[in-house]
Amino acid sequence: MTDVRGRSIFGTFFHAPAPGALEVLHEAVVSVDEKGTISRVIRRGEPGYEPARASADVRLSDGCYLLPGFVDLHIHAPQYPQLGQALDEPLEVWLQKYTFPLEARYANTDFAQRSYEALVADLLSHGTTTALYFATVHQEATRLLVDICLEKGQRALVGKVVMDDPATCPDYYRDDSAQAALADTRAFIDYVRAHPNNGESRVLPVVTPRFIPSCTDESLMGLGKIAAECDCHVQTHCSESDWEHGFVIERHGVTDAESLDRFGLLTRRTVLAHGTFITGPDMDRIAQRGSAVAHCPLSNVYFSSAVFPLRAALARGVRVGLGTDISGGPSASLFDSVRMAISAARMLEIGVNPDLPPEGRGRPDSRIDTATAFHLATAAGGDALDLPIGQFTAGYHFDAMLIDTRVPEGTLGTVAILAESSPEDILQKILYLATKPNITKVWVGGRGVTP
Ligand SMILES: Nc1nc2[nH]cnc2c(=O)[nH]1
Repeated sequence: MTDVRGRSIFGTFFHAPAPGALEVLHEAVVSVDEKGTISRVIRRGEPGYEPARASADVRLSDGCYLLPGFVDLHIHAPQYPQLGQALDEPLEVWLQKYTFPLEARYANTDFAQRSYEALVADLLSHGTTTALYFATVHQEATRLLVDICLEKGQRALVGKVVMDDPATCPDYYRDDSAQAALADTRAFIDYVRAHPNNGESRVLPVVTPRFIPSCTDESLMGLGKIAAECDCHVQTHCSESDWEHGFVIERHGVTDAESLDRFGLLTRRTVLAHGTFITGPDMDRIAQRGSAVAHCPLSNVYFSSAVFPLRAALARGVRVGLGTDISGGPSASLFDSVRMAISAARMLEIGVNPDLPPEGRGRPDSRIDTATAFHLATAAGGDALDLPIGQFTAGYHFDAMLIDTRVPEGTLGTVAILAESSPEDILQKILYLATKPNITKVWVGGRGVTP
């Protein structure tokens, strides 16, 4: 079952096409066409079910379930070597002390090759079938990341990072000038679109101003124009921390969201990382433009000093998905982001200071349920990127992971289902307990991408 293109699969599938709405496709048949797109989903009792079940090419074993592949909406590929370290400093110190020196090493393409190969393999084995990557300022290394995603079969959106402001970026790691950054961005877009192995557009280019503090107005303006001319995705950081949010207000007199909008950088294809401090009017503006927020609940613990008001953003119509924010978030697994998204929202609601009375301790109506967190990591990520991914629906790519809940006892990945459990309970157990050994197969566009 390495390649399921042109085949049909009988088994139980979980997906969450809308927030809070888990759908269990119990003993259903999903057919995949020759291009790796889902052509038909037949539920029990629907017309044609019996013959489809009887003739299915693949049957899942007991204890095995299919989930949509995860969509990581915010990840810094070059920071993988420092995953799980250097988290004791505030954002502005962490960037200068650890992160810029590490990213500067990607001038060396041998280092980039080793690091990016290990990262993409690790993400795929954790069930991440699509990733929206920040790379580095370097043209060559960023092209290598594209080559590696295509070679390994991961769906990816990749950006050459722009950081050209000499006032905030170190001499050893920044674009030579705004003009050079813009020319490099155009050259990179051309490279991705003309790549001989990218006929299916599995990898897309992304216009990537790192964040307003690292860019000159000239580069921001130019990138807005490129995004419009080339009809590209855009990614950047937005109102992540007190320092960053305040920096932009001081420099431009308005919030990140408003400033990005003025530069033409808030589009239907824009993903704003973090957004922890976005205001109500920012949320309305972001929703109106159709842009999305990549909620990074793990990283926000270390660098935001506040919890992103997820429920408020969803209620105002903002599209939100989940990001690991490697290495601000110390895990390559979106399972950990799902768990932290639930915990963070619960803590926002209940509050955290035991000296305060319970009724004044938190922010009401902030918690999310498991199904919503699952939705954020799958269908909502696809929606944020405007790509047909993240659900088992006809017309969507078959990007999926197989969860085997019965991996041998004694390994870390035991999702012990010891008592009678409903399918909904089983999904909860998978979301809370699954680790890498439980993810026994991963597909992108119907092609197996793990050994
Ligand atoms: N978390 C995070 N925030 C940023 N803001 C600008 N650059 C970064 C980065 O690399 N990580």
